[in-house]
Amino acid sequence: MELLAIGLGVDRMLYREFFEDAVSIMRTNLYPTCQEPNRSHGTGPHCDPNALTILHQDLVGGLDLFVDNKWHKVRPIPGALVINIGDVFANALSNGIYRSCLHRAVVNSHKERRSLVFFMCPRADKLVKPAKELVRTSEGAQESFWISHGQICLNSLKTITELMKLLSKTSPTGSFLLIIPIPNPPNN
Ligand SMILES: O=C(O)CCC(=O)C(=O)O
Ligand SMILES: [Fe+2]
Repeated sequence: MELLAIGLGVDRMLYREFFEDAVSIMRTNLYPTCQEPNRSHGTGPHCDPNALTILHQDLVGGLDLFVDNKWHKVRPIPGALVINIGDVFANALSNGIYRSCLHRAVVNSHKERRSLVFFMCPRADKLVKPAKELVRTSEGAQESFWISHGQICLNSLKTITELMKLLSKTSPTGSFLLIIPIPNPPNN
């Protein structure tokens, strides 16, 4: 957290203190082998909706990042962790200076794969806002917004519910891929 703060030129303790009472989630993912990997998703394309993700993958490989309009493999390196910026950090805390990265996990036909993921999230009632140094006020610049992390989750949930209703009516197969962006900040 201190490195992220240094990179943004804000007080180096800012995020460390902000996340001291974080409510984080640890998840294990198991991707079984699949006879038709090109027609399946392990984890479909998404940006993580939390603040920061720390991911450990085994040596099978399957994590892809979407950069410059192409999917790139994230080659597993023994003992290395993958750190992902999530939407809360990108869109709110860094005021759009950092970007969250579209990624997915693909399956293969010969080896099952495992990953262990730590999702760092602010406490639900915490006000999520950028440091004042990151708020540009000149004309046309991005304005900051204040929103509680709980509200972000509620907004996402409403979006999901609406989308599910819509898609279950329109998808002929009854299956669909869901990509959930964090709502845009209001203008004032
Ligand atoms: O298993 C992976 O490599 C990626 C998992 C992931 O993106 C997630 O759980 O959010
Ligand atoms: Fe993810």
